[in-house]
Amino acid sequence: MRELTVDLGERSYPIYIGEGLLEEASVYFAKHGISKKSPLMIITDEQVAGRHLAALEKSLKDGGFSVVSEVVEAGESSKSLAMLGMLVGKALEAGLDRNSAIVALGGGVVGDLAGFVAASYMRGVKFVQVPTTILAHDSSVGGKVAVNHPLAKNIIGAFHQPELVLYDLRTLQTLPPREVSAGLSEVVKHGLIWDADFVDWCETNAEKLLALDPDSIGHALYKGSSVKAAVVSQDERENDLRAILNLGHTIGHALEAVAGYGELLHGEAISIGMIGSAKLGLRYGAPEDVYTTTKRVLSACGLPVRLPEHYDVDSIMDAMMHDKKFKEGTMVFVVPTAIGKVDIVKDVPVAWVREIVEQLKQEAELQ
Ligand SMILES: O=C(O)C(=O)C[C@@H](O)[C@H](O)[C@H](O)COP(=O)(O)O
Repeated sequence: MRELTVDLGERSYPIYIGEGLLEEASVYFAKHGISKKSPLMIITDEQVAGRHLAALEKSLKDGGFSVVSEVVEAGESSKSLAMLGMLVGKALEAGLDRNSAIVALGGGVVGDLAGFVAASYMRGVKFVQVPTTILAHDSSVGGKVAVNHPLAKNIIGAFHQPELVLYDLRTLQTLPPREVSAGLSEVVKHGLIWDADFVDWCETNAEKLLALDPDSIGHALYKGSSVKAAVVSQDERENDLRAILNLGHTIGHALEAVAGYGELLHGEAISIGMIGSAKLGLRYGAPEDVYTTTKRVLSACGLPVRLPEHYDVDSIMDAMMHDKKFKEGTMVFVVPTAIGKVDIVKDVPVAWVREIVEQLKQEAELQ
């Protein structure tokens, strides 16, 4: 078992990464102060519920916890204010009180949604992340929780840190191939912003990662989570450094919003966004190999590196203006300067961004 700490003073918490942790959940929950006297609510989606809910419920009930579970539709469309209202109603009906905890069992969508329920229910209750996807090594750490608005992704949210992150690697073995690739997008991102050797390792081991080789996946998640924990520990509220975690997300979030959430998986949109950022890097003087390496490693992980043809450039540009990274009338982008290094660039000319989005689309048309 591997263990990491997100170091945030009195709000520090552990990330446990290992095999068979679902079955031992009650031990970890008790160790980290989750109440057995107040009911807790597991929020999961219909796909994850069929595979892993029974094991988590059994461990917790056998350990003396009072458990209610709510199952939402799988996919980004569940990250909505309507769903938040529905879950708050269920929590009230089930008698959750201020000592209760909300538990996210699933990927990024469930983690963000359940986390926002935890942040807002009775002005905030405890929260536990039990990630079941590769992508969630990113979203389960750092306390960003949110739901979407039709005009912009993650625009209604909060910072609400979990008490612990319990990552059972066995849950990953049932992931469909497309989800595996999408998850690797955020793994590669952690290398691109912080650790050139890790990018190299990802490329060399891409086949093993896609085949869910347990050792390779365990290593990738440990390295990715370490980067995430280090960044969040230094800048919890995204005053400066934490913004680097947004590499690829300015274009990526716009693509998700334009597609109506769900057509592109989050990791796929971020992959295309990271190619866009690498193209922007060239304009700010990054060497050509930053772009070519980025493209190679993402392709090796089975990720898209071009914009699907039917996407409308005007709509993408409009969506970018609603993003949190559009500040004081200008665009802010995370721009790679070398492999493993990025800058946060303000005042990026909108015309450059438009040209890059057009190029991403033309490359798809030329295929
Ligand atoms: O944790 C962060 O900070 C990140 O930016 C990680 C991103 O990968 C993640 O998708 C995040 O939810 C995006 O944050 P947002 O503030 O742009 O909504």
